[in-house]
Amino acid sequence: MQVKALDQRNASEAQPLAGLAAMPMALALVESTTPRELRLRSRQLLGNSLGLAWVECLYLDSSGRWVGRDNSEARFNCDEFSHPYAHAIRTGKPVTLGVGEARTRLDHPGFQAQIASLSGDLRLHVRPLRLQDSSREWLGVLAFVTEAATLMKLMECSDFVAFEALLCRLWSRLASSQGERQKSAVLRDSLAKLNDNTRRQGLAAKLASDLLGNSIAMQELRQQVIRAAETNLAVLLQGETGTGKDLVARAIHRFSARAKAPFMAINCAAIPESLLESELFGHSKGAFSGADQAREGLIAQADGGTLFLDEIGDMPLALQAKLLRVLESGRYRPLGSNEERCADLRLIAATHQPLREQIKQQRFRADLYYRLGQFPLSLPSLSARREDIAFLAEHFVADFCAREERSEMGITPAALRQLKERDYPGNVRELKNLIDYACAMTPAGVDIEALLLPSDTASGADSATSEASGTLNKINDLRQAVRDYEAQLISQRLLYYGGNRALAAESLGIPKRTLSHKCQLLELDAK
Ligand SMILES: Nc1ncnc2c1ncn2[C@@H]1O[C@H](COP(=O)(O)OP(=O)(O)OP(=O)(O)O)[C@@H](O)[C@H]1O
Repeated sequence: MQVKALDQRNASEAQPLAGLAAMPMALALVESTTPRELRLRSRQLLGNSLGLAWVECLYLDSSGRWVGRDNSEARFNCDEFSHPYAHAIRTGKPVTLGVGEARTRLDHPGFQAQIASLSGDLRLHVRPLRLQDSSREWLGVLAFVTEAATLMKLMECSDFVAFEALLCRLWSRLASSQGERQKSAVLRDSLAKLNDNTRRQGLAAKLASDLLGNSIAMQELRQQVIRAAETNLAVLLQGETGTGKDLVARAIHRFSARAKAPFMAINCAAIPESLLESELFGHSKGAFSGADQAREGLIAQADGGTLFLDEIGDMPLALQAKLLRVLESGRYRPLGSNEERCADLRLIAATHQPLREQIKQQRFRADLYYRLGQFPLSLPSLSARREDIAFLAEHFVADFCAREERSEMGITPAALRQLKERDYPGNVRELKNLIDYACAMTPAGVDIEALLLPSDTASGADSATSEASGTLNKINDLRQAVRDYEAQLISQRLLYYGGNRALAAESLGIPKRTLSHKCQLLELDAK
């Protein structure tokens, strides 16, 4: 479809096979895989074969408010009639005018820049390109500049009409399949996200039977555990004693891809410094006196699985450097060995100490701290989630009964109130021990009484003093206050002596008979 070919139109009608010259162009268009590629090819084909002075194929954006150029930021607002594209799109008809006229009549700076270098004698022709099967929906515009004679011939050329029809048809199809593809990609994406979220929620629900608590803090912690389990990152667990760091470490392993491989744990504070290195790295035969056998360390034993280093803050500095090397290079050397070994493990470390403080005091390596904390997890103290106390207490009571094969027992409202109000420096561990003790002290078939719960002794002298002075300020009935104090003291002493009244009485310096009498008066032995 060259200009020359247009001149030879009549001749080609006499030779029908000459029309086949348009076939390579059609083929080139058909091979486009995106609307953008199709536009670029159309421009190139038209420009080359017709020798046009300038040609553009612009697209109408999905809002229908502007037309844009590929490979350019330029946008032409269709509500401004300062360029010919708006005229073509808004009227749905081709626009033809001289380049010189366009220079004076249309003042859109972007459009003026497009035609700036063209001769004023040439003709500008802009055609709206219609979406297939639609009367008033537009894909964009085809615009070109050529001589008036060429333009006239082109308008009468059936190959050009066929070219435009093919361009519109292919563009419509590609746009709709691209839209479909985009839609299905978005759908696939959101389905995957939905599946992921559902799967994670399912796992978090499973975890809730081990890592108990319905508070927001615990729900968030369970979500984070599942997220951590999905990765291979080193995890640093920070939390007060008894908050469940060990439980969390095991859960991360159990829910991870390494679940079938070993979970090895060591408490760095519980092993003498001299032994810790060989425990971790292993040793060869004769590595030190007494090493009559080569021994695998925990790093080797945890191969493919997880190594849990509890109380990492107590690890000696020299060993910290060696551990860092394992983490950075995946290699280590057992004590007394010349051979390096490969380590394939996920490391989980835990501490109740503020490691940043330790770093300041140069007792912990900053580089190791950052390497360990690829996935930091903070465990909430029990006092930060008091709403979980009743649920935990009831769970531990049921647990005790099942373990000890005792009939079911409950907790009286007064005891529950006491449990909710007291302090737990030992966190969940303290609550669990407290419940175990109270269960053991409560006769079968009876609910746990408030006075059977040991009082809040571990909260420290300072808080005890301030609490005591707070309580003293509230006293407005001396007799009742003395009665309460006496009842508390006796029940505590009874608890201490496992319910043995003789020992409790002796420790308080009163006869056993007097104690029994007081118990009756104070209703301590009602059950
Ligand atoms: N969220 C929880 N749900 C159920 N039990 C818990 C929870 N948190 C802690 N526990 C229980 O409390 C006790 C202490 O937990 P764990 O040993 O995991 O705490 P820790 O933070 O590792 O303590 P430490 O720092 O003293 O080693 C365990 O019996 C554990 O089962």
